[in-house]
Amino acid sequence: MNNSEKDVTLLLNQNIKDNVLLQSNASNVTSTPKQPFFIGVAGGTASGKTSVCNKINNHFRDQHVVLINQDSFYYSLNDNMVQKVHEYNFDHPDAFDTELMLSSMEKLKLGQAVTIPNYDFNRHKRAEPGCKVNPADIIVFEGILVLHDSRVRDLLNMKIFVDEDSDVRLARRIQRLAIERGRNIQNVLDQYSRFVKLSFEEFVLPTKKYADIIIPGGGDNEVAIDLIVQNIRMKLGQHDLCKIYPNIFVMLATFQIKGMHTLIRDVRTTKHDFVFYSDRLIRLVVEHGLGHLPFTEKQVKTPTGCVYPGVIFCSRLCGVSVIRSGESMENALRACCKGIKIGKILIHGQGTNGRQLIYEKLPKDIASRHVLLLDPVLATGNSAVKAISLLVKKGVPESNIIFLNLIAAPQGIHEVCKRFPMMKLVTSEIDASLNENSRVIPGLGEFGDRYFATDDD
Ligand SMILES: O=P(O)(O)OC[C@H]1O[C@H](OP(=O)(O)OP(=O)(O)O)[C@H](O)[C@@H]1O
Ligand SMILES: O=c1cc[nH]c(=O)[nH]1
Repeated sequence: MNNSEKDVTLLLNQNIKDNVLLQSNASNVTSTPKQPFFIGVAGGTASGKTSVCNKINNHFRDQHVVLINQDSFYYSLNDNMVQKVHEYNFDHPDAFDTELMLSSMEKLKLGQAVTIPNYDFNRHKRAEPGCKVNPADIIVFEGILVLHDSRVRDLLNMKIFVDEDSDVRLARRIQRLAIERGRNIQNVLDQYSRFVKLSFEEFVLPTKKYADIIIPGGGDNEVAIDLIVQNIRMKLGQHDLCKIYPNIFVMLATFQIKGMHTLIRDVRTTKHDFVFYSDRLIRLVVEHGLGHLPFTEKQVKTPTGCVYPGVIFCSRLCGVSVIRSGESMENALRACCKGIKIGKILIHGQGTNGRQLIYEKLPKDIASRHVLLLDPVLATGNSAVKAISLLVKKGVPESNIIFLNLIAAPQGIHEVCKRFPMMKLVTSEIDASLNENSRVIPGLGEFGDRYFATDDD
């Protein structure tokens, strides 16, 4: 195959360039990187693989997506081979440096950046420099033989085979190469019958059986694309702890949310900005948490005389803030729930076992209300356990408690979610761990001191 017909499709998503730059500037990142979701998209020549990848990419504008084309891993041809390029089978598995692709995938899985070859389709050789790729939320590997090697398959979270009638594929190939790119039509047909068709039957088609999803009709199959996108969204939203505890709800990490986290976690952020961006994030957490309240159906008549089939949420609510940091969440709750009663709990003490309940002021009828417990940081879980235990002691059914929180450490999640499996924990991010002083890492420091400007600086 004359490779000049192919586009270099590595890194189609503009977002990734930013990702590369941002991450290469970051140092001393202590959190365990989240594993990227790997998708393999295989199928014969001109089957519609690229349009499937682009459609998936378009649905995830709010996530880091990288598209990597298997063609980037073509071996360079030596000068002798270049002379006889028409004799070369670019559709054979041996044409690809699968070992390099595999090691790149393994590094990306471990959260490491890699350099992908920059294959020059005119010279049939790798060009320098290569292309740096950082781990992303979703990495799509596209290529005719992406499902061929079992080791590559084992690394893929989702395997897709794009299926298209062979006459349609040949017609598209002629259109693409001979009509659009001016190649000699006889050469296109010779190459097709000599290499492309045979390799498809011998190597590409047999990989269809490994696919989780077979898409007939390629990128035009909107139903299939929608189902794939829904499945990926569900998987992406799931931290490993969510698989253990069904009572954790982590907000989907859109760029907006990541941007707010970036600001409030940055040690250089001013007090004013810390409050501004914490407030924005808190408002989102509160809105998200309210979505977990029970509702009943309600039909209303609109000014056009039509009936709107809607819902109304349970109105017997109250908030309970854990003094002091939890008080930062009260305004957002008041803004969302007009006239809501808010109780307070003060828990004091340091470390793992010194937390004591000092003060409480709760609505008298709290036992008959749904309670939104407010505390932006869940670290060891000692404060939360004290607060939830008090609510339960006051007669609040555990299932009526929704704990709203900005960042949660795994240690606190285990402590709270194991002990109170019916309570719901809504958080915007799960952090990596705790340090020796029981501070969340990477964390955001002392939330209360930064929010209420009581730190030393
Ligand atoms: O999970 P834990 O290990 O119990 O830690 C979490 C607690 O720490 C923070 O409060 P802090 O004690 O810093 O007090 P403050 O809100 O008055 O600043 C936070 O608001 C929680 O209440
Ligand atoms: O890291 C932590 C832990 C507890 N409370 C905070 O405000 N930050």
